[in-house]
Amino acid sequence: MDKPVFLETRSIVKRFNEVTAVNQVSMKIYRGEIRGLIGENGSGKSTISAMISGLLPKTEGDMYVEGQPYAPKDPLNARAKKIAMIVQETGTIGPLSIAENIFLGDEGRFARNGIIDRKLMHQEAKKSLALVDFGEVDVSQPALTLNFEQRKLIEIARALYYEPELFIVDETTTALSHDGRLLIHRLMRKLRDQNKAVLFISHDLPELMDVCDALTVMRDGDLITTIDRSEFEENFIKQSMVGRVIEGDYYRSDTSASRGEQAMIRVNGVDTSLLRDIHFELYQGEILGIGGLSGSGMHEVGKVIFGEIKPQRGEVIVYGENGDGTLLPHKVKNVQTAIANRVGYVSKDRDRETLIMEASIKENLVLSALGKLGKFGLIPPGAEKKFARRQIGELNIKASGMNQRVGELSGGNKQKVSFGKWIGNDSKILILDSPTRGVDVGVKTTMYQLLYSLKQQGYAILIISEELPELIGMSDRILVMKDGKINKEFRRDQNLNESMLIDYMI
Ligand SMILES: Nc1ncnc2c1ncn2[C@@H]1O[C@H](COP(=O)(O)OP(=O)(O)OP(=O)(O)O)[C@@H](O)[C@H]1O
Repeated sequence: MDKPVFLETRSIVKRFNEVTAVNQVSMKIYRGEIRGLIGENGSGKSTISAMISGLLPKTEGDMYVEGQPYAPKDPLNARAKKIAMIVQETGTIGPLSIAENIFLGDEGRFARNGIIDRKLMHQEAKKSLALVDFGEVDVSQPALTLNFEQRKLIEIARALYYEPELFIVDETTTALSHDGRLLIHRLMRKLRDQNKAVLFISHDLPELMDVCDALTVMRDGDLITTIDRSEFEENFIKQSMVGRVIEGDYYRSDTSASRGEQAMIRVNGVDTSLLRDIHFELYQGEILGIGGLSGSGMHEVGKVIFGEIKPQRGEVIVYGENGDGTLLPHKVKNVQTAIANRVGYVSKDRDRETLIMEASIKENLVLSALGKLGKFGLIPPGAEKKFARRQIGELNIKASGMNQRVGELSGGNKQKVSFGKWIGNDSKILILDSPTRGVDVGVKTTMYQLLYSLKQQGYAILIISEELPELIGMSDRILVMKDGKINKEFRRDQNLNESMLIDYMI
């Protein structure tokens, strides 16, 4: 390749105590290319990018930017070398204003005689938001008033404002709606065409193959190979990732809808600030999918069922088991009533809502299963460990052990913990918002198989997802939402395809 090298790593290593997350990786990232980075959960992708972007110090090895030694102490240092990264989890600080978030750590640029010129800061914030087509917004309002996707856009705007020469996108597109993804693709291509370098981490192989000029494959901390666009071949890339041939079907293979007679959830005429007159039932043994664009309200539906958002009108009824095995209706008043009636909820924003980062994998897994493990308030010794060990094995959670802090896990492995937390306890109703976000192909297959077997055991499962193939592949019925309402209902046996759904989303 005759393009100039922008960044080079030579035998770079990162160890966390006994775990070698990145092992002797030497790679070159060129100007004028979008380089993809792919590998199973925990293969070291985020760790490499964290070293390049100054978030983590390296253990061994060297890095060079345009041939000069490069050892960033922190992200501001990396930014001074024109390297910026946007990460998988949200990197905005809720109580700070949008403008303050954009210029975090660099407010000094607006200081006039020791006082921050807010007007100028707000003007520049608007300029930066225009780079990501944000639309009209009051930049003095706190970031916590924004939704997940908008907060992601703030981070992207922040990175682009400083005109990076190397732009690193770590597993961000899976958190975005269809439009948000296309926007990032456009931004990456624009930077590439301006002869800048882009490093793009994703689990979405078709997306990587579409956008990238070359793909570097990681496995267990090792760089396995770098494949040029002209040699992209899906099966070969998958094989290099997992080190074996991947076979078998991804989704369930039956084409007819099925479910039990008993409704487990009834949503009766719910209105919230976003939702309008939502009515539906979720039945025993049913997988119900909800799809829509961001802003359609689909994520809010999950929160209402789980009791996190109180409807302004209408109610959610859940059928919880009475001591003798019969089912009785209960109104969901808050999260406690939802959990007491065996509703489990995997949130899209797992760091904020689902997991305790400071607690261990075992503690997180066991938390919602305490009722199941304990008898008369006592938990037999060993039961917690046994339970945690089983979940870790079943979901193939990559960690140094069950006592490792969840905050230290790779993104996909965090998602496995939040999934494992609910399926392992007695929840018979699962509300899963974007359940496979950031999860690699191997685990996706396991999760889909698991969901299908839970359905067959009579679990009632609601999947809220931006991924249409996932909805079509797994659901008995699909509700398509638009502007806070249910716009259309489809059944599995209607021979569904993506464009049929999209027609009712836009
Ligand atoms: N702060 C930390 N302390 C201990 N171990 C860590 C820490 N950060 C990462 N690891 C470990 O390093 C390994 C590589 O993690 P990394 O986040 O780089 O993986 P990844 O390829 O980005 O995964 P994913 O696709 O799930 O995001 C994992 O085994 C992870 O548990």
